[in-house]
Amino acid sequence: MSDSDFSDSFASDVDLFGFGDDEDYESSAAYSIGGLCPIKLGDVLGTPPRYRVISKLGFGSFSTVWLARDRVLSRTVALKVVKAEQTGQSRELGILQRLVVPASAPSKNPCAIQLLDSFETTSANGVHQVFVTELTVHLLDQPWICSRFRPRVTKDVLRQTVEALAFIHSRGIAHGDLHPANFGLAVPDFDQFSDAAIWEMTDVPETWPLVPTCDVDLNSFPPYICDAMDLGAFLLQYLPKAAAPPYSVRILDFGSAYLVDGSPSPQYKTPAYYSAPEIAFSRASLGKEAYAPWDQRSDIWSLAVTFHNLVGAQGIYDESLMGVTANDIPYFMASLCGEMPDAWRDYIASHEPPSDRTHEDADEIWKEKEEQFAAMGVDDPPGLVKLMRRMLVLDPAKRPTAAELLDDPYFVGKGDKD
Ligand SMILES: Nc1ncnc2c1ncn2[C@@H]1O[C@H](COP(=O)(O)OP(=O)(O)OP(=O)(O)O)[C@@H](O)[C@H]1O
Repeated sequence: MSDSDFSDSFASDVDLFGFGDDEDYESSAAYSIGGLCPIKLGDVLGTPPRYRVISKLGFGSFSTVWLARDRVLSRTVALKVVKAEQTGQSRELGILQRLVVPASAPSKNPCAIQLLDSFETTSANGVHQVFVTELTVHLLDQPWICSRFRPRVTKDVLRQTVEALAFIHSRGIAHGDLHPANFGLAVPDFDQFSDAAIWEMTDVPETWPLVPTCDVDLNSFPPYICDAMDLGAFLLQYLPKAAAPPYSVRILDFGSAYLVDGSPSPQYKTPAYYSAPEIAFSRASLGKEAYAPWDQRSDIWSLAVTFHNLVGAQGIYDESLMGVTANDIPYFMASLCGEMPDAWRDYIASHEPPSDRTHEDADEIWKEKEEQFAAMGVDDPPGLVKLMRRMLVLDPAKRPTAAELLDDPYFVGKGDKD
């Protein structure tokens, strides 16, 4: 069956279920052929049965993710269970395998989320790939999980994000979806909590009953959809040292990544805001489905934009503007970089300027950012501005590599020690 056959066969009518849908949960319509694996709390996955599902951690476009106990090694893990239509389609497994750092390796922070095991499980909806990984928590709050966990983002954390990128690049991987939610922290010492203790310490999860209104395969959906636990709040309350230095940063979500020495780059999925100019300009000028090749250099741009959010400053392009569209992004990129490539001039000239600042105002814009960083208590604002300007260069060939960035004065100069 082809991809499109699968998507066509997804139930799209939420009226299939009596109580409709709620945007805080995965779509109930995704529980159909080719879609999500019906899982309920207490299920034990694996052959032989090994991973007991304790709580839900979240969901994404392609998966549901669960907190589970590995009954063989008595440890707590995350299970990412992907839609059946994705099994065998995605490069994620091969990429995660390439990023495994053996426990015996000389004590090095692995930097990328660690794959502990993988297997396939079969449901009425098809065969689902399951990734067993270490548990991580988002570096920044995710509004939809209402986490109150927010570690202090310091120079050390920013350096670790660069180390992480240098690590995955050194393994021949381009990430293609770098933004704050795809950086996390390893969660130390979670194994100390038994299943019973976790259930006791978390609120009873809210559930949303799935009651079919017509004849559907009763095995294709779980009896309820449940709320994700607020892992951040849990850690703050019961494992506060997870929110305190030293941190161990991880890059997450390799669903868009590819091997640069292999096939051509896949379609770029990153939102326009974090996209590198080589993609943003193609999309703005040719349409949002336009294909533009991208590689590790595009990750460098996205990481610089991510820095801006990680240190707590919103809106790298212009905070005062509401309703900025993807078509405005090249204009803002030019003003941040202080450059106007010839190839961009006609496009920019044919659009209403979204701001009265132009590429000639770059120094002034960065001066204001430096002041903003200083007011927010960010470490070494002039150093951070210099570093970001090195990374935010329109021509990808002129951007430094992640390995070169590790020698940037911002990281080698005197900084905070946590
Ligand atoms: N290892 C983990 N530890 C804790 N929570 C996790 C872990 N992996 C994923 N999650 C939670 O599950 C959510 C969905 O995961 P992820 O983003 O990897 O899914 P996805 O299907 O690839 O989605 P998308 O591509 O839309 O981001 C995350 O936002 C996070 O809240």
